[in-house]
Amino acid sequence: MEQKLKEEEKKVGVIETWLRKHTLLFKGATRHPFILSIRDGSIDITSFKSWLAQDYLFVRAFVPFVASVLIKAWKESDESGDMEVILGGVASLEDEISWFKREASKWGISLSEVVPQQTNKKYCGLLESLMSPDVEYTVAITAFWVIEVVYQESFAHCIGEGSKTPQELKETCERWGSEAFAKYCQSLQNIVNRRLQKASDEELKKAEHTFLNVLEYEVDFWNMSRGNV
Ligand SMILES: Cc1ncc(CN)c(N)n1
Repeated sequence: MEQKLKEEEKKVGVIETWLRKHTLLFKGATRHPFILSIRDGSIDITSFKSWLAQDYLFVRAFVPFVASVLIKAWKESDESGDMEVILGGVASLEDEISWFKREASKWGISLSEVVPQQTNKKYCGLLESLMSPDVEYTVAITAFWVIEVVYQESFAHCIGEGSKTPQELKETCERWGSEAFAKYCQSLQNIVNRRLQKASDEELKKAEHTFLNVLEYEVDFWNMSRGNV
């Protein structure tokens, strides 16, 4: 039976299997009330501003994490193309940080005065723990992919058919909901699926645990932005 399941996983890809197994949690992270309120236009702008300020701090912590994944790819990857995909991610983060600064000034937020909330600190702590050289490339790239795909799936929903997203939030949604960002997430997903296919049972277990951990932290991050810490 166990063997049969493994064969099935090989055909559809491990990620597809996880997404089927953990649909509820994945939906919780990508169809959170915060996102649904952007899509239906009922968003409380205080929540949006809180998210923006906290996410700026998160992204600053995300940069060294992505750099650590790049180092792991250089040391451990079986495919040289992985480095280019990750390097593209590092490069786009410079633009993302500039965007946060512009957007914050538009909303009258002084980023230098933003204090990280406990939930944000915990999530940044998870990123830091994943930067350890003891964490395998396969596990780290899995975390990287799921962190990106949650935003891609969430914000794409806000610009999808029938959305009533307020005009002033559309640029935010386009940043992560665009076709280009979806393609980049797909490249990451291809790397993850390839790595998981070759992974040991222990590595697979660790990667699945990290996948679930990230989803839980993403739900907490949305909750925090709505003031439900
Ligand atoms: C909390 C969070 N998760 C994901 C992303 C997308 N890089 C983000 N900016 N912030």
